[in-house]
Amino acid sequence: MASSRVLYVHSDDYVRTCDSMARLPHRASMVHLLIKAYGLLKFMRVIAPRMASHDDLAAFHSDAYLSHFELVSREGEDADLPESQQYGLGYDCPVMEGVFEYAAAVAGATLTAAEGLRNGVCDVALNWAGGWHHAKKDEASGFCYVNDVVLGILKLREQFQRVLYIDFDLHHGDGVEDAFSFTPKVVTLSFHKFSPGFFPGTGDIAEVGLGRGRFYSINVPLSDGIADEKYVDICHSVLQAVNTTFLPEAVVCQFGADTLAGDPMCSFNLTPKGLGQCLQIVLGWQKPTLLLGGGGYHLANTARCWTYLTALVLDQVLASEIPEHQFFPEYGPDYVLEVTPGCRSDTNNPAHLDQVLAEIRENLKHMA
Ligand SMILES: CC1(C)CN(C2CCCC2)C(=O)N1c1ccccc1/C=C/C(=O)NO
Ligand SMILES: [Zn+2]
Repeated sequence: MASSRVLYVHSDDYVRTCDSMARLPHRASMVHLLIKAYGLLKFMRVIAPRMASHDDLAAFHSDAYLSHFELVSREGEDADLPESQQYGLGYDCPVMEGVFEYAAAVAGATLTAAEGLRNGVCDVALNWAGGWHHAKKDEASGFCYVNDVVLGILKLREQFQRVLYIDFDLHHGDGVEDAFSFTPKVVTLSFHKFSPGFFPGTGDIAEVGLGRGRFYSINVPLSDGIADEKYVDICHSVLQAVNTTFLPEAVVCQFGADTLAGDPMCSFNLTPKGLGQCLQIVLGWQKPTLLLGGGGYHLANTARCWTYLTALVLDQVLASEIPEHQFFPEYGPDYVLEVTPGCRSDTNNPAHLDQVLAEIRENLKHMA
């Protein structure tokens, strides 16, 4: 990738705001400082994010939700206000003081990245602190308060007729799928763990979209233990089929890293190399591409993964040795960039994966 054509959305304020999210202590700093320590910033156009305005957020979210969310965030009120519950606030989506400003900062960063692509300023735009794919129009969900992914796609749709969304997170990208389930202008494609009782519970292969959007939602349900080879294989098959059928003009990828070996979700057994092969397929299409983060709860592995993917975009090869920097101690005991796959068995049987692929190919025939 011609380096100046890569936009990296960052400011120290933005990282500090993202770091403040207690559930992911310092993850934003760890990601940025590892990218910086590997000397990758000089290959990118670094741009400070703008804050999303109320109107920006209202492009997707309801006024009722936004004003309630802003109120409880300002008051720092514990969210057992009766209406908080109906808006998904509390429990999985705790209301820390200033959480609204955090959500507006992340949404603004994803919009800043999307605007760079929409205006032709860059070919690839990165916001690793974005990717909060569960948030609904009027409800927070799964630790996602504002759906920055939907806002980014809507921004790209101002310029591009057809946008392909690809969700590589362990969890089904339900909020994004819901937002675009009735339209053929956006294909949502999600690879995720689908298992009884596993959050959010949606994303079965039979979910294909509704009305004029029927067959434009694609779900690839997977089981525990899948490793790079099988994952890349099914991704490659589905991605190529979707690209040649839908012919997207722009692509948005959510690279939630909770699929990695060593993640506390303890579900898939991927490594950054496997996700990198999936990214290479998308980059090979040479279409305006927005890359976002998402889940990822082994903080050092998440930083390793998104740094590795950033280097892939820049055609830079990284040394295995983690460079000295503030968070170096977090990368023990090996202090290397590579993530070693675990030895858990793969519960995905090949015949079932072939069946999943066959059904998706069949559905694609109905895509006009
Ligand atoms: C609260 C966090 C987000 C963290 N977490 C674990 C990770 C390791 C220790 C806690 C969860 O299971 N979470 C959730 C709780 C309820 C509903 C959803 C999620 C995660 C969603 C997700 O990752 N989407 O892509
Ligand atoms: Zn996730």
